[in-house]
Amino acid sequence: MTDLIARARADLRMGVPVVLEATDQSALVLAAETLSAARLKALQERSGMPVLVISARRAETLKARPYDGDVARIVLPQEASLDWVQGVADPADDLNTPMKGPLLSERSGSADLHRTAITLVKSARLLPAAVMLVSDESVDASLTRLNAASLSQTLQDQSPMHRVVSARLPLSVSEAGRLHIWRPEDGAEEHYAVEIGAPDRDAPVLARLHSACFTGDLMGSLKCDCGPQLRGALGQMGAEGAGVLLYLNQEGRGIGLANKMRAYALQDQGFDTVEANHRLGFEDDERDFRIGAAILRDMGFSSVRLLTNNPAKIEMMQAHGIDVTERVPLKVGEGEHNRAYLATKAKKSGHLL
Ligand SMILES: Nc1nc2c(ncn2[C@@H]2O[C@H](COP(=O)(O)OP(=O)(O)OP(=O)(O)O)[C@@H](O)[C@H]2O)c(=O)[nH]1
Ligand SMILES: [Zn+2]
Repeated sequence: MTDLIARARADLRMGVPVVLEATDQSALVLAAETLSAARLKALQERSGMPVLVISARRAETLKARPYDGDVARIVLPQEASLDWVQGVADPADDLNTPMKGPLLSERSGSADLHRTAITLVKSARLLPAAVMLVSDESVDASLTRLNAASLSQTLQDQSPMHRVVSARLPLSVSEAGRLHIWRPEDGAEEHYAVEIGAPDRDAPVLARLHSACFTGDLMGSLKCDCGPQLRGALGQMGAEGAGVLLYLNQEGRGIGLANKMRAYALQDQGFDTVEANHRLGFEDDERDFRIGAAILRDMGFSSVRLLTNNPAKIEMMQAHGIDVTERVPLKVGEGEHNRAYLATKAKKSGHLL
């Protein structure tokens, strides 16, 4: 199954349909973001009623009824154009074209296949929207086909990961640095750990779970506090002579860099960091913190002094078997451009000031 998931993600990112198979029917799935006019036309020429599946978050913005809990199946109007599909999927032009509807939501039948499709499209780091056609006809044998039930289970389970390599990495904060790399079996992003010194495995280790932020960590963006937090955490580990910094490739709180930039564009239209995620159809935070806990356990750590201002990280560590003996605050890098962002995180996401 994992090799098929990796292939399906690549197909969806290339605009190629994949097939989800259930016992008595199957569904053609195309990611809305990479759909082409030709593929849409070909789908409309088949028999059956195609739908555009979006998340309930996106449906809320569009005032469409989500009859299916966390997703909504929007009936594709006859002759719907590619612009129509992309206008529903992508909030970039919501303010210029506020009236997308009325959107009609399907309410009969099961949305299980649709829900699985949205999870798959999200895991490909695309906008959470897919054009789908459920039918009992057979489809093109050359497409990637996945059993929907096992796909749904595999996407929920945490993929096993393996440490592939470790090497010495002298750093400006400490010459006693090592970098370790983990690779998940499902072909998703690799994750890294920087180990400083030789931390005692039987005592709480000074630890940071840092989520990738290309803009803040590398470019010196002033819109967030990630760069100063990264350097502050490493600095403290260097000063204490021991620590472990996990660098988790969960860019944009797990939505990927392209979607994070879509969120930034919405922030320029006046929405805050949480509202922007919701308008795109994502939850505020799409990260999987089980990954961090698994890496710490694999390194032999069971308790941490966690450098964070995010109480959810503490809860998630405790829930996944890592004892947090102390929260070490990490308040650095506040400035004019990120003040509102940090205030929103404190107000809406419970961050500690
Ligand atoms: N979606 C989205 N992600 C953002 C935005 N600004 C920053 N990020 C991402 O948010 C993540 C920040 O992660 P962390 O530094 O671990 O932050 P945190 O959950 O606030 O917790 P602590 O820093 O530990 O207090 C990174 O993946 C950034 O890329 C934004 O406006 N929208
Ligand atoms: Zn950042």
